[in-house]
Amino acid sequence: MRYLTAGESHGKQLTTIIEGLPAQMPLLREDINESLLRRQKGYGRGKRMQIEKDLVEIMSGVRHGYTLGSPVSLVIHNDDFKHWTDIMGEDPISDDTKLRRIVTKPRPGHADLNGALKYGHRDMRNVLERSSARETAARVAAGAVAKTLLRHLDIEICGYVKEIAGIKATDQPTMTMIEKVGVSEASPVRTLDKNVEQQMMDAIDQAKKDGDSIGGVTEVCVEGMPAGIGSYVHYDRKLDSRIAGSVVSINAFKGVEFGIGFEAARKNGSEVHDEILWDKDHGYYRKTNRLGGFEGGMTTGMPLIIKGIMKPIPTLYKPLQSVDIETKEPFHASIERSDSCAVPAAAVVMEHVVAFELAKAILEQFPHDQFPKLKQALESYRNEIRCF
Ligand SMILES: Cc1cc2nc3c(=O)[nH]c(=O)nc-3n(C[C@H](O)[C@H](O)[C@H](O)COP(=O)(O)O)c2cc1C
Ligand SMILES: C=C(O[C@@H]1CC(C(=O)O)=C[C@@H](OP(=O)(O)O)[C@H]1O)C(=O)O
Repeated sequence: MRYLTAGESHGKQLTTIIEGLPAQMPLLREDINESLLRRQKGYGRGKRMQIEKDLVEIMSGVRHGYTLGSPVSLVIHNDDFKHWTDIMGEDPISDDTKLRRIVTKPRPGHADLNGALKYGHRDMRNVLERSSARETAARVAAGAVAKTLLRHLDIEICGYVKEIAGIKATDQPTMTMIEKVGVSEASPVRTLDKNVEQQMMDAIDQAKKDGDSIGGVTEVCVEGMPAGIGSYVHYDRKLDSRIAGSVVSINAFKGVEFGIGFEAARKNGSEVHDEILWDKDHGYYRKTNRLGGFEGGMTTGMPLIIKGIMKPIPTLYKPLQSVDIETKEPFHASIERSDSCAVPAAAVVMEHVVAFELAKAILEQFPHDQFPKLKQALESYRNEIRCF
C-alpha cells in the first residue's frame, strides 16, 4: 500500500490517492472527517484555521461504505482559495509583481531559499505553497483510512502532546485513559494534569506576545500490534526505521525516540533491555517496555511508544534576518499570519503517519486482496505466536 498527495496550500484543493487497500473494508467519510477536525484543533494556531473547515470528499474506490480494491482518492477543498484565485489560478496573470504577490524574501527555517535554488524559482511562492504544512491535512486523510484498517484489526493508536516549550506532561497515558479524557475542543493539549495543560497554554500565549514561537514533543502510543511485524533482514524492511523516516518527514519534526529513547545512551544494559516472560493466556510478553515495543526492526507485541520532536514554528512575528534574492539586501520581514505553536495539531499528524506505516507493514506481511481474509490471517497469526 502507498499513497501520494497533491495540492498547494492556497490552491483549489488537496488530493490524496491511496493504492493497495484490500477490498471489502468498511470505510466511511466520517472516519476521515473526525481525524481532519482533530488536526485543525489545538491551542496556538493562527487565523488560517478559522478560515478552513476540513471535510473530505471520497472521489473513488469506495461504494456503499466498503472499499473496492481500486485506488481510493480523497479531496479536501481549501476554503482560503477564494481569496487567492488570481494568484493561485492556472491561467496566465499580468507581469505586475505586486499583483502576483511575488515572494523574493526567503524565511529562515522554511524551504523557501533551498527550494528556490534547487528548482530555479525566482518567485518563492512556487516553493512555499507546496512545502507548507497545509499538506499534512492530506496525509492525515490517508492515515485516517489506515487507522480504520487498524481499528478493524483491533489495533488502537493515539497521538498526544508530551511536552511544550520544556513543560512536560506528567502522566504516561494508556489507551483507556486516552479514550476517557479525549481531546477537548477548548484545550486540545492532551494531558491529564489540568495545571500542566494551563502552563503549556500560558507558554504559548507568552511566545505569541513576544512575537516568538515554541516547539515540543509529541507521542504516539499503539496497542494491539502483534509481535514480529516488520523484519530484521534488510535495512528498508525495519519497521522502526520506516516509522522514524515518516515522522521526520512531517514539517518541523527534527527527531524521533522509541521508548526511553535518548535516555538509553546514558544507562546500563540491565536498565534498558526488557526481560522476556511467558504465560498461557498472553504468550510471550515483557516485564518492562523501555524499548518502546521494537527489537530488531520488528514489533515485540508490547505497546509501541514513539516520540516526535518538533522545532518551534519558523515564521516569527519578531522576524529573523534574511536577504532579498533580487536586491541581495538584508531585511526583517513583517508577516501577516502564522501559528505560534502547532504541537497539538502535529501530534494528530504524527498519529496518522505512524498509522499508515503500520497498516502498510501488516499488508506486506499478510498480503490479501480481501479485507475479511486479512483479518482472518492476522487472527491465526496471533493464535500461532501465543502458543509458539
Ligand atoms: C501542523 C503544522 C502547522 C504548521 N504551521 C506553521 C505556520 O503557521 N507557520 C510556519 O512558519 N510554520 C508552520 N509549520 C512548520 C513549517 O511548515 C516547517 O517548519 C517548514 O515547512 C520547513 O520544514 P522543516 O521545518 O521540516 O525543515 C507547521 C507545521 C505543522 C506540522
Ligand atoms: C494551513 C495549515 O497550516 C499552515 C501551515 C503553514 C506553514 O508554513 O507550514 C502556514 C500557515 O498557513 P498560512 O500561510 O496560509 O497562514 C498555517 O496555517 C494547515 O495546517 O491546514
